[in-house]
Amino acid sequence: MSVTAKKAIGVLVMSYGTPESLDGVEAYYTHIRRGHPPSAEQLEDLTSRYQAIVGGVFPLRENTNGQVAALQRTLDSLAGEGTYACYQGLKHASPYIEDGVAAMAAAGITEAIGIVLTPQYSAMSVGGYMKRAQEEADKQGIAFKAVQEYHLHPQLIDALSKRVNDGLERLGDSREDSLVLFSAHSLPAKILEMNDPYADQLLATSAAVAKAAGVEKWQFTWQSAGQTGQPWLGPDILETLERLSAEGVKSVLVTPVGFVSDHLEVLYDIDIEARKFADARGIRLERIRMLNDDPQYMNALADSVIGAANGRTN
Ligand SMILES: CC1=C(CCC(=O)O)c2cc3nc(cc4[nH]c(cc5[nH]c(cc1n2)c(C)c5CCC(=O)O)c(CCC(=O)O)c4C)C(CCC(=O)O)=C3C
Ligand SMILES: [Fe+2]
Repeated sequence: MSVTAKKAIGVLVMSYGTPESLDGVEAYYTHIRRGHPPSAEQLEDLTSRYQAIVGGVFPLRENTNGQVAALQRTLDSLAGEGTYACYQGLKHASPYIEDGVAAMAAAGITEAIGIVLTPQYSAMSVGGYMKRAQEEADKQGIAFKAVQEYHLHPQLIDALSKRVNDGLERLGDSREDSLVLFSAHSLPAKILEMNDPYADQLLATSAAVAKAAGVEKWQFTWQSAGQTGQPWLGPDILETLERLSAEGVKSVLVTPVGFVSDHLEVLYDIDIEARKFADARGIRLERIRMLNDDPQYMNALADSVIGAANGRTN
């Protein structure tokens, strides 16, 4: 190794994580529940949802792997090979966030940027990822900076608006008749008391995508709320579809703006559950194609990482 070789800046690419196999669902669910094992009924419910979408591989694992590899290639081409080195860190599965940071330290990395594979900031989502990454970076002596959000990055908005146009074409409606239903993962309603930017950022992404796609009729709804006994943000997508059906709406394009990958919340909660609910009410439901390793999305991530490395915080 040459003493003059430039040290790479580490990029910790963080995502929710998914089980390795159906046998791993219990351990995964227990981790999400902060060490409390789910009841037999809860485990059966989650396992059966995975069974409905998993054909051997868990789609989120494949897609996160693909996104990390594609981001590495994008950073190589924008900044030159060897400038950035991407590592994966998952919230609820191996390799965990701490494993990713430790792997960087083992490779001699002393400076790192963290970015999460979701565009909007919430203290309960991105904030939680970053706290764990920062703590491990402190332990490992790595100088760490976070990309907090990229919910209005022009490349993200453009990529999503192209998918909205695509989806509207599939629906075959006139632009005036189509209703675009933006959606995102609900959170416990207590975030409203914390002045959390999550809901505002989701609405800002939705409005920017609608504008870029020339869509006038759009609404925002929550989806995938948990069953915790506490109130979660609503209305839920099923309640929204019920109301739209009463209003005579015949077709909707569901556009998840807080998710960037095909996974359970998209392939089950929208494609199976919400679609069945819509079908029963005479509403035709389509969904945009998810971003996965879309080149424009990769550019939005790479540009945000390079910006943070150069001192920009979002
Ligand atoms: C904000 C947010 C995002 C988006 C931002 C981000 O991506 O980070 C997200 C994404 C995801 N959530 C996922 C899966 C699950 N989330 C659960 C539970 C929870 N989610 C929460 C929040 C979020 N979740 C919260 C507050 C809970 C309650 C427990 C807790 O306080 O943490 C449960 C438990 C059972 C259930 O409630 O269904 C599961 C199985 C998967 C992976 C799917 C796959 O494997 O394909 C993904 C991408
Ligand atoms: Fe979740």
